[in-house]
Amino acid sequence: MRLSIGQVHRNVLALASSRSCFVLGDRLSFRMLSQQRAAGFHQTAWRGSQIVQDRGSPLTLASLEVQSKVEYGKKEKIARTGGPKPSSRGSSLNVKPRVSSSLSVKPRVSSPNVKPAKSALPKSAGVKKTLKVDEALFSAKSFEELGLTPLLIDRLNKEGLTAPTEVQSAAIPIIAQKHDVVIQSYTGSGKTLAYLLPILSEIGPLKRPMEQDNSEKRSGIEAVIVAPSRELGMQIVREVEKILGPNDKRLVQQLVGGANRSRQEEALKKNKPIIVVGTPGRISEISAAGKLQTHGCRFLVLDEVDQLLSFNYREDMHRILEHVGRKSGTTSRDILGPLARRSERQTILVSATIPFSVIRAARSWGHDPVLIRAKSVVPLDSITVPRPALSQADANSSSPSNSVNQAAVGSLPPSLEHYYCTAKAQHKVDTLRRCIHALEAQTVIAFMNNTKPLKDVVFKLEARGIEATELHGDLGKLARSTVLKKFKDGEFRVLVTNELSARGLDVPECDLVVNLDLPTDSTHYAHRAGRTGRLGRKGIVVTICEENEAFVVRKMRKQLAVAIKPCEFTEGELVVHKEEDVE
Ligand SMILES: Nc1ncnc2c1ncn2[C@@H]1O[C@H](COP(=O)(O)OP(=O)(O)OP(=O)(O)O)[C@@H](O)[C@H]1O
Repeated sequence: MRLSIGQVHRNVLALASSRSCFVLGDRLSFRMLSQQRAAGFHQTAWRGSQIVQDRGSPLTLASLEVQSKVEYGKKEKIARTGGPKPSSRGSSLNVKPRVSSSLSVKPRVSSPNVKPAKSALPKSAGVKKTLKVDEALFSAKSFEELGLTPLLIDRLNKEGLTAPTEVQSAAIPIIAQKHDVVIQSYTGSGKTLAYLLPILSEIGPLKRPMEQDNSEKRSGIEAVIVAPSRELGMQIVREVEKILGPNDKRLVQQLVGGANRSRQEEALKKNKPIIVVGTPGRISEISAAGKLQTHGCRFLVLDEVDQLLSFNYREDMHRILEHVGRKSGTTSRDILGPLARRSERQTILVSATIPFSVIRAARSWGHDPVLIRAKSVVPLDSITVPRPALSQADANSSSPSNSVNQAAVGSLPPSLEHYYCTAKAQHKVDTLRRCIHALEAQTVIAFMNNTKPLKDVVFKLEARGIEATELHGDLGKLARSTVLKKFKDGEFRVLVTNELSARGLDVPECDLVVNLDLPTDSTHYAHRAGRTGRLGRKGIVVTICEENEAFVVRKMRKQLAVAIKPCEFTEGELVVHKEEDVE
């Protein structure tokens, strides 16, 4: 049954906001639920202005030169026709938490220690200036209102995308104003299109007429998008191809590791792409070989920036940051008008988790960089960022691990539910099986820390009648994409994987994430957990740990400021415990 958002609202709203919605799970189709959830997610975008800690003299978006762009998009109002495309694969989680009989516990037990997340900003990052955000920015109901071109909007509509998410509403006008930006918004909130759409408004066949007039003056690569893994890189390529459409998809070229390098170089020569998307190693390799000219590049995007700036990628990222867009590639200010105030690349840094180190880096590379979150826009200069720890005394407040943990606050979608249960190492797979059955999960991603044990878990699940497959970096390129495709197509119920799949991977149908090994820290927890509950959908995260590890989960719970409730799976049901009974 297909219902319009309006119908769903009238018929389901009351149910969906209550627990009874879950009990009715088998009667309400997943499509209805996901539409309603997604509609709710979109609607929150239109709630009006946000004031970020009103402590000083107000700044408005106009002072960030955004106003003109908002007005550009205001010309005609077009009613929203729907939310995101519903999941093609039906699934519904059967969450009927039973309360352990010895305790008088309400189904939704929230720990007294756990406070709801207030802000995605690191806790100690004080905001000195107030930034009053223009109401119009967040009341955009359609892509038209954000000033995207009719050609681009047409392509979006063809792909079933009719309304921007919150973070897209915030980011598109600001990027169009040529600000360097850091985009921080929770997993699955649509950050990819938040940066792709303003870029495609300025380069390629869907760009603004004003940009079309000057197109002969530019040639070569105009945007470089860097992602930490091959899978994420390919996912972004497919997103760009989808928007460009079949006739122009050659204008984006993947430069990911593991693929044939000489073929990539040939494609660069033959297809003359305007956008390249790749992993740091491969991009810098081809660039060092003189086969990738990016000096005139206008956009540099670092997707999952906190990972890209980690030690592992240091040298490759250094080369990319030094070479991409370091010569004037833009048309002169006189021709493009006031918007064309830059002569160097525009840098866009993106992640659900932004530690202080990224804010520091953005300040040193950027021109008046701005932090964009779903409901606020803050000049980076106004954020107090602690200096890196120089002494033991400093370390308590600004150690790297502290910064990493603070980065994870607010990185999780509010639609997620989190649980943990304890099991001996040898019983974890059996607990996983019981968990899948109790929740009636259809599309499950199970995370482990190492590669070796993945196969064993797959084998044990298969032996218990659950179709499972493994995904890790040791598999060949072809095997990796085949596994992922089959999992997305529903051929396997469980994907057993390691950290490789923790970031960026978008499997909208995923309704359950299970940690079979504890994630390293709360940032890793957040990215793993974010593989479910995408775009306002419902999702459950279960951490199965050993008894003596439970304190780590409770610590992460505090750092993330989300309720991770103790539970067990018995007699085919999820039984939620009250915290005091397990401590
Ligand atoms: N405006 C929109 N309408 C409908 N669907 C959308 C819209 N924007 C994005 N999506 C879809 O939402 C899903 C999540 O988007 P995306 O992968 O960009 O999230 P993200 O914020 O980058 O997540 P992560 O932090 O995990 O990388 C994708 O399937 C994407 O196609």
